[in-house]
Amino acid sequence: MSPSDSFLVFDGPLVHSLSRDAITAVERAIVVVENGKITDIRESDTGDVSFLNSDQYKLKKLANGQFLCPGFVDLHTHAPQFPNQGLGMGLPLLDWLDKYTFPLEMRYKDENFAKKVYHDVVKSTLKSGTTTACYYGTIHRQSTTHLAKAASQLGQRALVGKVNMNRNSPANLVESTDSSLEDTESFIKDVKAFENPLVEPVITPRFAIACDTKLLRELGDLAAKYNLHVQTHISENVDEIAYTKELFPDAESYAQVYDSAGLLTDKTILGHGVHLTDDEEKLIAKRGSAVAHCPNSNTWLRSGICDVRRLWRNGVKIGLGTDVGAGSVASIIDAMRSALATSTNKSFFSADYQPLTFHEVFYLATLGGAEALGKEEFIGNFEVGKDFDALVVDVEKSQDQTPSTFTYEEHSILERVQKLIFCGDNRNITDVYVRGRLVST
Ligand SMILES: O=c1[nH]c(=O)c2nc[nH]c2[nH]1
Ligand SMILES: [Zn+2]
Repeated sequence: MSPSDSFLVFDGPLVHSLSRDAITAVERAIVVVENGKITDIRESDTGDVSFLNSDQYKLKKLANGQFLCPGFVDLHTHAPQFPNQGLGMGLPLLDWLDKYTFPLEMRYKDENFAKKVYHDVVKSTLKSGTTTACYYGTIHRQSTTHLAKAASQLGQRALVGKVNMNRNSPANLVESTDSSLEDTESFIKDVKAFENPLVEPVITPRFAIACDTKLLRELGDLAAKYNLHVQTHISENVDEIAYTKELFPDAESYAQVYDSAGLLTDKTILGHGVHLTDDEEKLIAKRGSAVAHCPNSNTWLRSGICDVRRLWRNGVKIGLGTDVGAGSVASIIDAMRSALATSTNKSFFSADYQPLTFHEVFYLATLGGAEALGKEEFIGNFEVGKDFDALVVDVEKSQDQTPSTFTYEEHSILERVQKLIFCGDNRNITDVYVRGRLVST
């Protein structure tokens, strides 16, 4: 029998979060992966693998300077908007949607266009180290099924949502309530028919402005019926909040609009949450819902600075989102860096505000994202029994020289992590594994 891809043994340094406050680094570890799952991890000075009762494994010895890192979780991104990356930055949300986003999203009526873009999107997010992605599609059922198919075929762990919009949207991008619901249920069945446990449908009302009360309620029912995750936007921009209040005059708050519809559950991911009140954050925490912090997008659409520490104080689970195309970069490395930059900028204006640390943003990018999705039993760090969703990171000898590879002397593992976060990019990601399968090199 030849060594098998279903039995891998990694020998090298690793980093991961066991808690929010500190990255744990292991100088040299042996990680055993069988059928996609971690079955053993031990520290080792010598790389001795004689404890294995077989020689049918493939040994992956990391090169000098490389380290293993858990795969990144992108809690919020819009696959159809990738062709618009970098466009319209500086416009406020509602103008940006009208001018750039809605016209592009209309094009996804064309399945062939969708197929092409979505294949490239999944390739690109995998190359960026995103092993788990929460994707918004468009209102188009078949095209969004192509997105789920691309993730399934290319091996990404993905939550994929057909977007719902039944009002306050342009003529070519609006559905009737009935067709929105019928298409959503068909989409759920289409994705379930793949029988790929890594790819799930997710209920995706765009935001309260684009969905009326009846649609929101029925979507809440569908989420309950199929036990699905929910994703939507909340309190991103002050004009959006004012308009939402006008549309739902009886609701106590924006969060209450979703809560009354049964859409705030322990499987809900709320994008942004920049301007939430304490009461809303407490309600979100009580329901077990999570916030996707999207700092790049919040800067470029000038939405505001999300106070991550306040969300944590109020007990809300948080992870990171790239939010392409309001976010300009589809990389969670960039999201970590943006989270550090925005919280540092915030600290200039409030003396007692402690900026986030690189340890904390690394947690947000990995274990925090996993916890936000309720998937910490399976992913987020390297523990026996979890799936092997992992990156081989190289800040010493990546093929293209990046700022992070200007290393003319030895650096500790935690210094290498800092190089990755503060000046790295996808050129520093050598290999990407999802459940033990090599999905990008
Ligand atoms: O950043 C955002 N991107 C979007 O596409 C969107 N739709 C509603 N609210 C939104 N915010
Ligand atoms: Zn978004």
